[in-house]
Amino acid sequence: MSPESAPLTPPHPWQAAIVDLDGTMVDTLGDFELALNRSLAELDLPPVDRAFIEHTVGKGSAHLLRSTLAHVQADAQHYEALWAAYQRHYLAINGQASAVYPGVMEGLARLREAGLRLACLTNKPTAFAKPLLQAKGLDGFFSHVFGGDAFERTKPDPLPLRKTCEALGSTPAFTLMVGDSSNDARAARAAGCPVVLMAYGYNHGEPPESARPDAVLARLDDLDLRALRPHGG
Ligand SMILES: O=C(O)COP(=O)(O)O
Ligand SMILES: [Mg+2]
Repeated sequence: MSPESAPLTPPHPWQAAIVDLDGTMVDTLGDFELALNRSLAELDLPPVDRAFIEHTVGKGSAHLLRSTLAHVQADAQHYEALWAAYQRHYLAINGQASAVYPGVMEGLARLREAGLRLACLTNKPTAFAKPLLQAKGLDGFFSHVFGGDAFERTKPDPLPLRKTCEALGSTPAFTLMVGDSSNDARAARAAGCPVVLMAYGYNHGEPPESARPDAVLARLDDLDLRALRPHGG
């Protein structure tokens, strides 16, 4: 273990980390593909491919479903029926076609060892996020789990980050956002949180560097808090 990768121990200025779910902790494209295409089939609509899903995911289920209807050139009036089918199918397969990215467990364990409080903040519905974290053995790391329905607005709006900091009892400048997309980076910037993005996630076809995060990481256990400056520090 190099000195930089030795665990960081208090005292240090970091208070908490807010961690995104899809594309950051878990590769969920397989789950999205199964649930979405089973729902489309039920409505006699054509399937979508993984490339479309990868490009579109990250702005919550309503955005995904509305974009899907437009993509398959179906009438927007199918939305309610598609949402009902999607919830049923997603909950039935949740976690079965998805995998935790390498380094995530180790990275979360190191953040906890460093004394940070952790929350998961995703644009996925809370009812999908909680059982997924549980199925993947990730739930024990987090004192709070907030989905896209938890607050009045979703990322990239800063409100969910501000509210999550309130729940964690942390100051945004000393709370690190860990995400994979420009939604996470924009929300973090506006809330005053430093932000790192994972290189492997779903960023609407753009390289994560284009969202100008404080760092881009190949694996979560590559995170070196010593190399990052809290915004107030
Ligand atoms: O859009 C979604 O459903 C999930 O997005 P997130 O976990 O990356 O916030
Ligand atoms: Mg994400």
